[in-house]
Amino acid sequence: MEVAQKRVAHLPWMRNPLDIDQFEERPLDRVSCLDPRLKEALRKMQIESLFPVQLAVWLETIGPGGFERDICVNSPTGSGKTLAYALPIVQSLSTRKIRCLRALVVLPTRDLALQVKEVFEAIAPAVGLTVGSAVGQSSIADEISALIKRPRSERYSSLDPEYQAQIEPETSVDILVATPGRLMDHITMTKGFSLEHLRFLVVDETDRLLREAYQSWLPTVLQLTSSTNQDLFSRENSTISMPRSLTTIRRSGVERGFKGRCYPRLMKIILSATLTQDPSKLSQLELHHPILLTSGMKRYRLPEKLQSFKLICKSKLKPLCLVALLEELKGEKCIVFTSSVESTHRLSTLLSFFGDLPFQFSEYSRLQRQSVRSKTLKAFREGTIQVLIATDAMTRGMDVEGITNVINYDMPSYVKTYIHRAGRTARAGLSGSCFTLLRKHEMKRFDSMLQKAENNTCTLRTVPSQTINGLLTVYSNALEKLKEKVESETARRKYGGGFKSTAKLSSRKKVTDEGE
Ligand SMILES: Nc1ncnc2c1ncn2[C@@H]1O[C@H](COP(=O)(O)OP(=O)(O)OP(=O)(O)O)[C@@H](O)[C@H]1O
Repeated sequence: MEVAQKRVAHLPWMRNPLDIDQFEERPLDRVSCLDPRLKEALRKMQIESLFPVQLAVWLETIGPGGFERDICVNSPTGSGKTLAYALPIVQSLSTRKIRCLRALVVLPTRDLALQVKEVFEAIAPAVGLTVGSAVGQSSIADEISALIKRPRSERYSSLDPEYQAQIEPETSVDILVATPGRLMDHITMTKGFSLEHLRFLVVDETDRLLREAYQSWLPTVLQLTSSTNQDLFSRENSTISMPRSLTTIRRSGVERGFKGRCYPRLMKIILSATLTQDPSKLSQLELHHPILLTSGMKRYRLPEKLQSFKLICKSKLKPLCLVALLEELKGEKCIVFTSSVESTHRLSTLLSFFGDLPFQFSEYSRLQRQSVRSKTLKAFREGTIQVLIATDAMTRGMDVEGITNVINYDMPSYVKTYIHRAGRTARAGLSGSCFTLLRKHEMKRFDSMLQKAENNTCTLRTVPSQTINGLLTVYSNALEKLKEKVESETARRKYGGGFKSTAKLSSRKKVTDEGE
């Protein structure tokens, strides 16, 4: 039996983490200090108890930990990380009297941000809080009118009307869920958008968000929320060029001092199923006495009830192996991951020429417009589409009820990608299967990649050769039609068609499509 090796983290505070596994699921009635209104809201969501990661974070925030330290969570996909931060934030803000932006949650993609917003929306109104989003789903003007309001005039009725006219608009939501790009748009351009009162910053899918600068959103947010004179001084000498309009000084009243400091500290929660341990990346977050909450001895862990399978097939026969496997899965909800937007488009186009397949499928990648993607995702959630052919845009965080299978049509290049892809199934303690189609030469690399994760057993699986043989004629016709289609898309592009085709993308480098 393999003994799990504990990899020593570089950062001292990461070497003695709090083990999430020591906690057990706890019924809501036994969760100390939980606001009864939130308990009721959770029950409406069919939630009767807190998962271990949720209880662990609760104890470090609302419980004895009292939000004294910044929190870093590394726990498996589907373990309930969203509610782990949403619940303590909402409970902490529930006593606030004045509406202003106090919690900011940043996520790498729009669909993910909207999903997280839904979780907040299910609990925050119960304690009178409002939730907004800055994700670019609607026009910037619509977003501004949903986020920014003029203060109610009766609050200032005793003031001179001339002075009243000068009162700045202010943020009208307590909690904002945002993608970095749109967040920066509001920070730089939206009058009245202020982070002055921010108390909580959540960086979900941290390793993904730290991988790119995204217009320097993180240093900008940290500077705008820093509170000491020292910070103001260093802002002047900063290498980040701040827009002239960004002169907000964090000057909110004393809410909760920290070790003698009169300004409220910005509390940070960072999370991922594959949290980075890279000191240079983590240092960007300027964490305050961080505590690491993690499950398992290895850095990466697959969900307990996930079964992994590998299918060995020749390159040429991969589409047939896929169809045979999908036929065996009999219309169960399934995501098929490819390595790029081009492969996703090509594979779904090819399958569309197979004729009558016993499942409905659709393409999902950033090759499509957001409106098309949202429609596809809705159909997939509702079950009118059972198979989604997707890029890694679907890899992180997406939570779709009833996905029982994930298929890696193209082997992922990194164990992190495997973890996130496989994690679209076997969520919230349910079972699920992850199949990976491999060519012979990929087997060794795949096996050693899986060794990096706990619960990594992978069983060899086959599909009946008579199914494959029975599909050969249809396949060769479909390949012919695919060729014609690619040619026509190339021509359309050449003569100015607006459609983003595979042909257009083929002239560029391969687009792997993770994050926006
Ligand atoms: N206490 C709970 N009881 C029952 N279901 C829960 C509970 N908490 C969360 N869930 C459900 O578990 C699923 C996974 O939760 P969530 O999306 O927060 O996982 P995650 O850890 O963020 O996963 P990922 O790493 O993939 O983003 C969701 O469908 C959510 O509704």
